[in-house]
Amino acid sequence: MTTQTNGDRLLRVAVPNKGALSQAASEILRESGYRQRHDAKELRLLDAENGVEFFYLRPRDIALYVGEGTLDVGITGRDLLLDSGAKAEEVMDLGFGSSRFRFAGPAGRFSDLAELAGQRIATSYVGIVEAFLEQRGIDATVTRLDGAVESSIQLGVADVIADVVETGSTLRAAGLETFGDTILESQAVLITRGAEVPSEFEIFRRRLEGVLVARAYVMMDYDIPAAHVSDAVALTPGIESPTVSPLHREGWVAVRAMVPRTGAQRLMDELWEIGARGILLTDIHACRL
Ligand SMILES: Nc1ncnc2c1ncn2[C@@H]1O[C@H](COP(=O)(O)OP(=O)(O)OP(=O)(O)O)[C@@H](O)[C@H]1O
Ligand SMILES: O=P(O)(O)OC[C@H]1O[C@H](OP(=O)(O)OP(=O)(O)O)[C@H](O)[C@@H]1O
Ligand SMILES: [Mg+2]
Repeated sequence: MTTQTNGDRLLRVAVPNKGALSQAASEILRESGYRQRHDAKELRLLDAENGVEFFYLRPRDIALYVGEGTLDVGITGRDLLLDSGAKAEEVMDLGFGSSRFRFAGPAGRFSDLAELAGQRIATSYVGIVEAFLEQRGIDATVTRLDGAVESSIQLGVADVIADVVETGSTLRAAGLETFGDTILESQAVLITRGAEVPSEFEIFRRRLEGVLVARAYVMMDYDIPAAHVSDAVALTPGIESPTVSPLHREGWVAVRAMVPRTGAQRLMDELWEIGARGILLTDIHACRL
């Protein structure tokens, strides 16, 4: 990735205006210190203080704007990016909007993807499905639908669907079940055009990364007899290295380290077992590593 300096130009960022990714996208931007719209009808918002202009667009269109170079950065789904065929590149996973892209049919009817041959497949993701069929050398008819794809089988326009599955409840309610391997694991991603990324992007990227790390880690503080500090530090190695400070109480030290949020309670139990006391967990709101 090369960077380009354009003086003090605004970074132009595309954000989903509605749908499954919209709220979480605005949330991560707000946590990163950017202004976000208060009215869902606003399609554009200038955050002059931070040098960013936000454009609220349909998630499906975002890769196209970024790929064309009209906008510098976008938040969209990996599945939508691949489906679009746009010349945009993933820069970072954003940790929300997770889904799987699966084929599904009437419960018990299909078991293998080879059975797709000759079937009528309905989907909103024609790009992904056609690429998949071509790669496997399967000949089938693909029909594009805008949404509520699950109804297409019962309504007689398709034999199989290919769609986003999150909890699976929409499929179950329609009497359908997935078959074959998962075609794609998707989540919200940050995208750019790859080449010619403006230099202003680096600060934007670092801010979002700081929020993701702050969400995934907590700060752990504890006191421990100096004799056990190496065992304790092996349990809480931190990201760079833990801070070990002397305590007024002789023979004891204080340790401070970032630890993954998941498993932090178990870690507290283990530290207690080896003699740590005064073990505290605190949230991190933002960071730069
Ligand atoms: N439960 C979910 N339903 C739909 N999309 C989801 C879900 N969970 C995550 N996603 C992701 O959200 C993106 C699709 O967004 P969205 O649902 O807004 O698009 P759409 O279905 O084309 O629009 P809309 O439903 O508003 O007509 C995809 O990247 C998809 O993987
Ligand atoms: O596995 P689940 O948790 O049930 O979620 C997946 C469903 O949600 C989405 O539909 P959406 O609500 O976006 O409606 P749409 O089909 O009209 O886009 C997607 O297209 C599936 O239908
Ligand atoms: Mg949808």
